[in-house]
Amino acid sequence: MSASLFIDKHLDLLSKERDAEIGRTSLIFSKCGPKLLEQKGLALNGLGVASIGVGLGNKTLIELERPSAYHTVTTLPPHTFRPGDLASIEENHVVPTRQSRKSIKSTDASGRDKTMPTASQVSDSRIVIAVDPSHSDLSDFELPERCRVLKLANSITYDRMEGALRQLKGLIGSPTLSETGVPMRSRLIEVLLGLAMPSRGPTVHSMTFFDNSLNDSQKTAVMFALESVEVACIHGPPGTGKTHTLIEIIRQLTSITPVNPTALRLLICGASNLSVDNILERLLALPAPSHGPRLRVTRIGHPARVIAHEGALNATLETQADRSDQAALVRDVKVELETILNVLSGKGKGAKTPRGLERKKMWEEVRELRKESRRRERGVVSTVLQGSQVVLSTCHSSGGHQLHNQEFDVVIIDEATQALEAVCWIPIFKAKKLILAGDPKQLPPTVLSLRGHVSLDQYSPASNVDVLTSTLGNGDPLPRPNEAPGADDSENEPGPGNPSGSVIEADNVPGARAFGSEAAQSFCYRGLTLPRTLELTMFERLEIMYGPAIKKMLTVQYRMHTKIAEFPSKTMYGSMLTTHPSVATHLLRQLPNVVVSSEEDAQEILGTPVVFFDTAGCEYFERLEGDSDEGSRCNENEATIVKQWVATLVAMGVNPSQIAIITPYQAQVSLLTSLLRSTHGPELEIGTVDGMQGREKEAVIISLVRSNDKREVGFLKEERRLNVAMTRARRHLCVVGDSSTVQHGSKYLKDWLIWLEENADVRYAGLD
Ligand SMILES: Nc1ncnc2c1ncn2[C@@H]1O[C@H](COP(=O)(O)OP(=O)(O)OP(=O)(O)O)[C@@H](O)[C@H]1O
Repeated sequence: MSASLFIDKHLDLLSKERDAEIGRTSLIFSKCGPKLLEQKGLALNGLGVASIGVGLGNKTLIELERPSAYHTVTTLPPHTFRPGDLASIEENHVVPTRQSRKSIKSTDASGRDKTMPTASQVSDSRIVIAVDPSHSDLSDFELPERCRVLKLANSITYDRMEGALRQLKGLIGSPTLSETGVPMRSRLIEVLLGLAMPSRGPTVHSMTFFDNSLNDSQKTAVMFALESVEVACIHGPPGTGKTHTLIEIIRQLTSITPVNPTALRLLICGASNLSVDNILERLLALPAPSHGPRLRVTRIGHPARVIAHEGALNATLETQADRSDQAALVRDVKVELETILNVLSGKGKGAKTPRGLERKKMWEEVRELRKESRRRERGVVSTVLQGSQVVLSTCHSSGGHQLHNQEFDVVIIDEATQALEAVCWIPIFKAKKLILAGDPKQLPPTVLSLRGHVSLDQYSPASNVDVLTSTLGNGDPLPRPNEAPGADDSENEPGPGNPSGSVIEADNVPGARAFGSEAAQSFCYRGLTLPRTLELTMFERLEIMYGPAIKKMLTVQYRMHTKIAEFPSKTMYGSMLTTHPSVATHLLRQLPNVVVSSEEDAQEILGTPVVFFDTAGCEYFERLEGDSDEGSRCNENEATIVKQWVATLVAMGVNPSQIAIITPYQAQVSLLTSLLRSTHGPELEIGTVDGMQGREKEAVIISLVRSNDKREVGFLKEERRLNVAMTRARRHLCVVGDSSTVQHGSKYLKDWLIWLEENADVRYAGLD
């Protein structure tokens, strides 16, 4: 059966991805000693326990610091720990021994331990590690005087994704109706797997919008989302107000109106905490309704991961639970628990660490108190959640225990084109209707296993750094399948913008003949797509499966000068993307902070939307950092041109915070940072494309780096990556690159260079 074939294929790809992640982590750990790991930001050595507390979910919170007895500087060295990262605590031997005396660790090689310690709070000088009370190592632990914390591969996400797919498989394998005639799986699930056709409710001919400033394409998308019974996709190209539109959809669905007779309960998810918080902030900023209560909103997720905005923090489940009437009862138990735990770990006031029978008795007491605390806490959490009409969380966190058994009418997934399909299934089980928002023409989710089998030989020390940095969100992107040597682009494109799937023909799909109700006429069923890689997102797959009728595209962009938007609109959005008049002609010269010293400067620099420094013929060749082909690349001469252009803009009053430099290569980021940071400070943003998705700047400079005799362009070929890079600029886009190399990369690159030659202010790139 094709649906189960589809799930099996997904499970297989997911298991390869898990292996790639675990392989990479263990590779790094096997190759590096503690000192090197600390230098790489993956370990914090020489820590001592500052205190022990109890947090939400009864987790034991171990607060670690750099004791002044061992360190002259007590602030933590630069590291990559973020709240939510998995960690292990182990003894820090001054002289390395074969094995630590005791460690509380997250996972073994199979990565299946479900009670993993996580970093829960990170500040300049302290890190708090949360350990689940059921963690086996915690039942009677003695924390060593000097510890180290190691960052580990996260396998909870994989467990949840696999769990969701297995649940799905179980539902597909069971009969449609139970013995008592109750449907075993929702219509939504059937539609998503091509077992039933999507349907539409009554056509919405007119309606009242909360936000009257919505443009026509946004209004159409809102109506479409309301009409769709099971699933609707909202395609939001850069700067088209995707979030704006989602907010209106949320307001409509949660209110009683002529087109929405019942106020619905919503689960709002995003691929990242950032996207969830973006929606949360905008919901909290809405004016109070003229009648009726304010929308009750709860954010699931650790407060440390939620943006530090007071309103947002107040919306977290933790804060709300803490402020509820029942919270005092939980607190009493926790205080008692903390006191005993501190005594047990030798941190208790004055008292000696108990031993023997006394110690055993105290642990029994801890167990009882934990049980009691858990019971009371569950009550508080469930009261808060039952009272929330809108719950927000990442897709991954929606699979946590807090939302266990919680049901919703609609789940909305923002940034759905950056989320693996499997992670989307985690919240989907909780709702009857799904709204996906995203842009399949921007970066897909990062998939490690595309690199193939992970082996020790494959990674040189230099490439370790790159691979590592890419996970940390600031490294070179990994090659996509159609960038592999000899990859055939046409073979990788079975559907609209999709590089990674093959379609199971409709005729082969059991049940396909049953399709075709009148309501579904506008959908054409094209078969279920079998993914070749995990890059194929659910959004794209649905578009391939049901055709364009499954989505509505937002077509007016509010970011870029018309000239900047012209090429992306033509090549990526079928010339459908238009520019709102409010930004169509905006230029740097109109910024209040710029200084127009001469009309010539104003015209040539501040009045030019697109500049192209072509280095063809200058012999500004790229350089490979590291000693293998896996290394990252940089281009020193290009970096000098970028430096000069930034200096020119800043001299004219453009603020460094209004400028971003984007380059596909991490080595170029490092080079540019070393050249520019000291002069322009941290406000000048310098990064890879991945870090800039979803963001914008008044002026953007793109350094293409590639310049070589072999005309190799590497992952510059990836259209979606370039599309993101060139659509970040509001008023000014400057491209620095070697046309003689870059134009040979792909048709898209060639077209872009032709477009730049014809439309940009092309400048001589030679340096004096
Ligand atoms: N109907 C509208 N009228 C005026 N401004 C709008 C409208 N819709 C969106 N905007 C503006 O466009 C900008 C982008 O909007 P928003 O952040 O909602 O877009 P997005 O599509 O989520 O962004 P991204 O490109 O980062 O995904 C914002 O400054 C927003 O105020």
